[in-house]
Amino acid sequence: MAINLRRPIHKQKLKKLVAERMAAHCSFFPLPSSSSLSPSQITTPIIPSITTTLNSKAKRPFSVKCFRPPESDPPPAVQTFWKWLSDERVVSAKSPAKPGVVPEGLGLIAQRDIAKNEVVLEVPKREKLRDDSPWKSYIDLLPECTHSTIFWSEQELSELQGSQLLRTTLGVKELVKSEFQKAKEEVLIPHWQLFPSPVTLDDFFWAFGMLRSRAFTRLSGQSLVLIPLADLVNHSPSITTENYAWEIKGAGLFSRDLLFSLRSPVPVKAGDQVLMQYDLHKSNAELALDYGFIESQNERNTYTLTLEIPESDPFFSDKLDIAESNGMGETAYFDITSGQPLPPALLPYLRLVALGGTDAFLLESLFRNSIWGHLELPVSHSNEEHICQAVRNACRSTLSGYHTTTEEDEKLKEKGNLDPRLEIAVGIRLGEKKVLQEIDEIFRGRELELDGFEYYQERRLRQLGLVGEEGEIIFWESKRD
Ligand SMILES: C[S@@+](CC[C@H](N)C(=O)[O-])C[C@H]1O[C@@H](n2cnc3c(N)ncnc32)[C@H](O)[C@@H]1O
Repeated sequence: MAINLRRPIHKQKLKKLVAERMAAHCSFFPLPSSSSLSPSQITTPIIPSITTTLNSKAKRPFSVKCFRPPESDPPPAVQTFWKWLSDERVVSAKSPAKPGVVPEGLGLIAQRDIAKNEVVLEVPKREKLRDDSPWKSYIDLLPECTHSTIFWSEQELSELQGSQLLRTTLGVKELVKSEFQKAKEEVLIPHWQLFPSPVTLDDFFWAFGMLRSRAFTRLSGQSLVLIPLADLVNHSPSITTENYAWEIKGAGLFSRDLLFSLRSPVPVKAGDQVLMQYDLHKSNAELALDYGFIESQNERNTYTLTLEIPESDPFFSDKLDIAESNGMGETAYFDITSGQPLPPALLPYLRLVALGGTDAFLLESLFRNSIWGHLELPVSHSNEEHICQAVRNACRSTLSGYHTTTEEDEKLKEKGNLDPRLEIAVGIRLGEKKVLQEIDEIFRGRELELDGFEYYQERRLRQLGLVGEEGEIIFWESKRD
């Protein structure tokens, strides 16, 4: 059995990942895992609206780069945006929070003390962009990029050499490129008169990056919505409440209008920033890809093991049938998190993939209803040894693909003062290597226990009462006098 942890992520998985990323902003409304929106389904209503204004990007009066330097007065673009929000009656002078420059770029600053659960802002919900609507003030305020790995240069990406995040990033970039090609053929070229100046691949990447880092999803029937002002709220690792702090609600008893309402999950002092938890369940790789930052918490470090039943396996169709009857398929993905137990289906799936030789009788249809139960426990010494070796070889070979050692990364981290993207790369490298070392350690432990496990044959004999106290096989009952 060969496990190749470095192979590119499966296209279907990648498509799903991109769709989910596109739809799963700050995961304020995370999609159910069964959701399978395709990127084109999601982008269609949004991209054309944005691309019409994209062309003004080059002329942004307030050149924001990725992060704005702190300034005492809000920059003119922020003031224009605030005035626009007031003119549009989105906010009033009494609004408890106002946009301002913060270390994360722009953020929401409390104008007075805010109590826990107090509404911070309410934005009228707009069904569609009005043609005459001055959205330019909003577009002007958006950063030119984030530190998401999709915006990294080749040199910056080389710091991720050997990592799973590098492969995912390259896969996502390929998919965005092909979506752009489709948008060009199906929208941009046939409707060229709607686009006063050319929309480039860079513009498309920018729009993709903005959506994935700031669009809200699953707002009463809408798949993806950008909500100006609300999308200025930054993430805090120390807020760990899982309660959603936002909702769509009616504007009042006698009003048919809807409001997007954001509550502060914690009390905030006047002058401090209003922050929230984007998603407790995202891994560091997902945070880096979606938003361009990572956290130091160990639980954010994950590695996805991809296992596959090879088509060349002589028992391919039986194994596939068994996998499918248990909710899995030819390929299975297991997210392994640092410090957490292995996902429960990992060992049975590994044993299934490795099943062969004298254990192959378990694949017979007679066992079809009970096979998964058998796979949840060690099947045979050789099967268990095989999976331990395969996983350990895969871990070791993957670990050798990084261009730095754990010690070198630790040193860099300790030294501090790193460029933000290098800091992300070092954190990701370290996190992935840590998980791989932990997986290797778990299977090393299992290898040492191989002689102590009870395997299928012994279990069966025991269940049939054919094993004595000392573990000896009883061939016949001794005659009692
Ligand atoms: C929803 S927007 C928040 C507003 C954003 N700061 C701005 O200037 O427009 C999400 C983006 O803010 C930045 N951000 C939010 N929380 C952050 C944090 N804790 N650390 C670093 N960057 C953060 C990231 O660039 C992220 O992609």
